[in-house]
Amino acid sequence: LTLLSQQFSQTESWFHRSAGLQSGSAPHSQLFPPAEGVMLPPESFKNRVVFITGGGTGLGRAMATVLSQLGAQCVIASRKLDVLQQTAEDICSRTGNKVHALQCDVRDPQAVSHCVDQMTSLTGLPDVIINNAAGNFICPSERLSPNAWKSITDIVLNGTAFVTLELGKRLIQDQRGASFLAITTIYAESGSGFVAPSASAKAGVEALYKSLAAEWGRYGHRFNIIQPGPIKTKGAFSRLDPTGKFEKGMIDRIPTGRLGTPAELANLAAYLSSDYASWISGAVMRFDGGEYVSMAGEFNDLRRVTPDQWKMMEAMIRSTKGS
Ligand SMILES: CCCCCCCCC/C=C\C=C\C(=O)SCCNC(=O)CCNC(=O)[C@H](O)C(C)(C)COP(=O)(O)OP(=O)(O)OC[C@H]1O[C@@H](n2cnc3c(N)ncnc32)[C@H](O)[C@@H]1OP(=O)(O)O
Ligand SMILES: NC(=O)C1=CN([C@@H]2O[C@H](COP(=O)(O)OP(=O)(O)OC[C@H]3O[C@@H](n4cnc5c(N)ncnc54)[C@H](OP(=O)(O)O)[C@@H]3O)[C@@H](O)[C@H]2O)C=CC1
Repeated sequence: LTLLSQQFSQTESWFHRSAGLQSGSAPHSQLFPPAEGVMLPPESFKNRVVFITGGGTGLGRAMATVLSQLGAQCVIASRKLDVLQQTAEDICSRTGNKVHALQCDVRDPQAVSHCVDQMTSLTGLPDVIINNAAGNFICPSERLSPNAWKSITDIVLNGTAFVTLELGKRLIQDQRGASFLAITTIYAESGSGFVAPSASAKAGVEALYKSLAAEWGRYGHRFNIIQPGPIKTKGAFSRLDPTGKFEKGMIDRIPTGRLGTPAELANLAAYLSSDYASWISGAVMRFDGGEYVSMAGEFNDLRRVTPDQWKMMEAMIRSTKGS
């Protein structure tokens, strides 16, 4: 076994060196280059208002950028007003479209209601709502205090519910349709050790969105979910891979050999929020380069077996004939 594992790691590092790759992607990732341009036609979101929680950083910022490039007037909301304002300025100077920054702690239903009041006077109610704000950290579950549990589930599940209900009720009152999108994660489906509060809360978000897709279609509301796999953002990686040691193992199990990019996620979010997707509701879109199925299949580690090793094993298996 030791010999085999030495062989595997030598082969692996040879592949990396010969492909002249930066650490962080596998040679075959060259077959899956990320397209960074904006996918939808220009002005797909002209005269549309988009509300994005957690829009000041990471994936929220990427989605705000692409939607603004497509003509939307964006409202980004989270706790840190200075971060939001800087992002709003950066995006607006790039796209020429207005981006508004509103302070809002989604855990507080009154703050959410106040934020929606402010948005209503600035832009009117939104056509697109993206629930992206989240909190997470890795921690053995036996070390979690009640407040640690609450800090994550309040942001992810209650925050999404408060934003969705507040906006949904007002849109229904005004007889206006809208697209709601929630950003969850692949382990919302499987559960995951060491992030139990996040897994539980994201699963709750998915149940909420599927429920409302069924219930509020009659009001012109669509509800969809994107489950991203790993995409390098400061917010996620500083809390989930604080030493930087887990990244390589993660890439090794992703069939496309690389992490996702914020721009790829933003294009998918824009599509699902657009009129091109008006028949898509209640959908759960896994967006992970194949990582989920790769982790689930019993025999998938056999990818590491070399042709010579297969020859040997095949001979062993064939030799059992008649036994
Ligand atoms: C295999 C490696 C993989 C690496 C990459 C994987 C990529 C795939 C990722 C998949 C899913 C990702 C999901 C995400 O959501 S990523 C986004 C992450 N972004 C954020 O978390 C941003 C916002 N986060 C925060 O503001 C804080 O981190 C927060 C702790 C979630 C909330 O802040 P705040 O309200 O200020 O909370 P407190 O600091 O007061 O803490 C509350 C409570 O929690 C306890 N606590 C805090 N940190 C820890 C910790 N690391 N371990 C244990 N407990 C912690 C804290 O002590 C408080 O409890 P108590 O009052 O009892 O002491
Ligand atoms: N990056 C990844 O690999 C993956 C990310 N995801 C999901 O993508 C989304 C974005 O994550 P990512 O961009 O990586 O991480 P970030 O940490 O950059 O984004 C989280 C955002 O949530 C906001 N936020 C946190 N708490 C609150 C609160 N109480 N009220 C309002 N806003 C809040 C933060 O802003 P502020 O601090 O100003 O409040 C921040 O902008 C999350 O839903 C995450 O679960 C899912 C799978 C993989």
